[in-house]
Amino acid sequence: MDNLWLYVIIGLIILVLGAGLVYGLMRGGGRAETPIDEREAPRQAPPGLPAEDMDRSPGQATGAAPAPEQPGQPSEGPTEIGVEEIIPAPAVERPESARGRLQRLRARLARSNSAIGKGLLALLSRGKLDEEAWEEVEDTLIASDLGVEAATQLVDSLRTQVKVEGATDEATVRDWLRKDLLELVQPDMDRRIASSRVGIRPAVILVVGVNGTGKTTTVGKLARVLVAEDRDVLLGAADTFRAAAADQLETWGGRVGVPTVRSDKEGADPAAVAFDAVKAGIEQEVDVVIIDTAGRLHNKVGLMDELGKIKRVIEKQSDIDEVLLVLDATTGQNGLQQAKVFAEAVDITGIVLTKLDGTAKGGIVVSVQNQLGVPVKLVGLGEGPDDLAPFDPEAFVDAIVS
Ligand SMILES: Nc1nc2c(ncn2[C@@H]2O[C@H](COP(=O)(O)OP(=O)(O)OP(=O)(O)O)[C@@H](O)[C@H]2O)c(=O)[nH]1
Repeated sequence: MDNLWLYVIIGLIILVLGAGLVYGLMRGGGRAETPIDEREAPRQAPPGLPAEDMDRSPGQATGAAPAPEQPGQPSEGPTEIGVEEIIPAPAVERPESARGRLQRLRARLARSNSAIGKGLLALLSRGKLDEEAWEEVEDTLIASDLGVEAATQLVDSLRTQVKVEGATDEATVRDWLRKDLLELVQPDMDRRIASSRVGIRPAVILVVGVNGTGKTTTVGKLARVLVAEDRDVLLGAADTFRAAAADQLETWGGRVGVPTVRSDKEGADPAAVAFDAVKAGIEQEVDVVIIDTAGRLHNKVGLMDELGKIKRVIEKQSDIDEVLLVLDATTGQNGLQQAKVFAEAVDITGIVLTKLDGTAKGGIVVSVQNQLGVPVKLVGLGEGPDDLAPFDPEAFVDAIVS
């Protein structure tokens, strides 16, 4: 009997719950915004970084740059269907114009050149210059990586002027020094970077150099320089040796809306990536393709082979218009030796001297140009994204002597 009552009570409870459920469904019928919102969400997915990114407009970035917060988004939550899920394209930065960058970075340059600048001026304007003093002047110049030949040339010229004019006041000496240094830096060299379309194809820039000199960073910074000059740029991550290099490059490009062609396979054939990048550049009608390479090769033969192959494979589709050698200014004469090996493997058309902010040996500009016979076209003066400047001989010399 007890069991019978129990069954009756359970039955009644089920009946009451069922009725409540039916009533609730009838009241809520036809108003299902929240579930629709949830279904809409996948269609509003953020722009990702897949290969089809290559077709995107310049306003959309490839890279890993994080999506910024939505401006003006009401904090109290969604009011319309789908609004909450719309994720804006990552903000594209407007890089600083290349013009006048060296002026902005002048203080860093002056620091790096204090050995030649302040040291030398102090020596020269100390009045009577005897043989010992001139030797000291020459030593100061050599210590600044100017190179023995250039240092001797400069000292000879200054000695002659002091002898002829007989004056050694600071302003006069400063003028002489400025003039002689400028001559050594060879202001007439063509320092333009090939970055305009050649007929129906983009300009192709290959960036080479020993690992750690700042190649990847330089490619990223150069992309910014060119974007600031309204060039349509595409990057090729042919440094397949270091897995993070392609990510690093993609992030640099993404910040300024520049796409990166890369391989997802670590250790992929760099020549194949370079080929794909140039192909994409031609198809997308960009102005310039910049290709980053690895420099981690242990011997000259290996280096020649790899760079030679990259060059040959690119040339199946396009000439290479610019080969930039990235050189770390802090490595001084050692770096120069390495640079010569690269110059034998490929025809270098320009030098990028990085980390000039971290050395007191600015004279390397002169010696690298003299020894490789190609101009320094860009200088790196810090780790900031816009700390790469077109090399301007006048501004460089002014920073030394003033
Ligand atoms: N202070 C200073 N640091 C720089 C400059 N250029 C590059 N660097 C730094 O140098 C380091 C190496 O730069 P990367 O671009 O990774 O060098 P990499 O040659 O591509 O190296 P691998 O990919 O290993 O071949 C980074 O920490 C950069 O921020 C510069 O002009 N000044």
